Amino acid sequence: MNLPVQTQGLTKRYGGLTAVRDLDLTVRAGEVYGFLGPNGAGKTTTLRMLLGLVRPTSGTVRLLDRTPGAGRLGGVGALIEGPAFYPYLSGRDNLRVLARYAGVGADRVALVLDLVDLTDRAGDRYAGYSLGMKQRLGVAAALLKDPRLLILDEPTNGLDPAGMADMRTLIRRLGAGGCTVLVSSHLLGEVEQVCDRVGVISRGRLIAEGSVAELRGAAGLWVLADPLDEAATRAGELVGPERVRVVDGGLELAVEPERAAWLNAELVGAGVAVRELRPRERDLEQVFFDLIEKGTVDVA
Ligand SMILES: Nc1ncnc2c1ncn2[C@@H]1O[C@H](COP(=O)(O)OP(=O)(O)OP(=O)(O)O)[C@@H](O)[C@H]1O
Repeated sequence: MNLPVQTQGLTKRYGGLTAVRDLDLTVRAGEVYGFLGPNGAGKTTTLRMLLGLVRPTSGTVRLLDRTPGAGRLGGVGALIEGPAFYPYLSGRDNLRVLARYAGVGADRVALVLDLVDLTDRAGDRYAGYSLGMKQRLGVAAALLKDPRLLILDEPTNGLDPAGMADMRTLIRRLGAGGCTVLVSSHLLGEVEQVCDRVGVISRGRLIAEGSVAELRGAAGLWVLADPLDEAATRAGELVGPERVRVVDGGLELAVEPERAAWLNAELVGAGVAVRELRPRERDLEQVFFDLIEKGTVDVA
């Protein structure tokens, strides 16, 4: 079984609003998959359909090779809404209660507390936990049944930078441990550091999917030179006009950064004054923004 999550044509309509439209999503075994999109894009609705909490209007879901439904989520752990814990019980006792309900041995409690780095504070009352600790306890609860697939909906929402970093570390650790993780976020910077692949959803549609490097697209060179039109013409002759774009008063060249010294020498030799020439990495936030605004990614 190589695809722990597989949807086909998954669609959810609420009256006249299509929250999720014709979504084909695949998550591969052992990967950390980032499900990315702005608020209201349809992430939570999708995750709820995966878990059988919301009935799709049309389309199909396969989760660990089964159709989700009541009592059919063995092997899956999820943190969708903020988990409900007893405020006056300790983190450990909260997990003990859940473990008993789930028919899980008490030994798992210590293990999952350790996994989420809460052992030191496990005896403290839940009410006194920081938001980050509460989220990590939520992940611990989702891990109680030793799932093969973990689904986390915006686990870093509302966390401070330290809390976000802790959550990233945790997700990375879980992924490295062989668990398949599907994690949603509206922050590209959050998922790019932990995810093997990313799917971008906008207005209910999956508009891009791939590794972060694929989404970012090819690297290139950025050149500031005078006169600019002369520089553009000469650069076009050197590398091909289709690889040259005039943007914001400079040139974007879709060529390998290793050609910088050669290009510089050629441009200067042609009488062009080169003020700046540096490798250009596409700004991921800009890629994300372009994707969401235009529904396309312009890969150089
Ligand atoms: N039960 C519901 N009834 C009607 N509309 C809903 C319902 N649940 C979600 N929606 C709408 O569906 C769209 C997608 O919402 P969803 O919560 O899935 O997005 P999201 O990407 O998870 O965003 P957020 O990060 O803000 O939760 C939104 O326009 C939302 O208002």
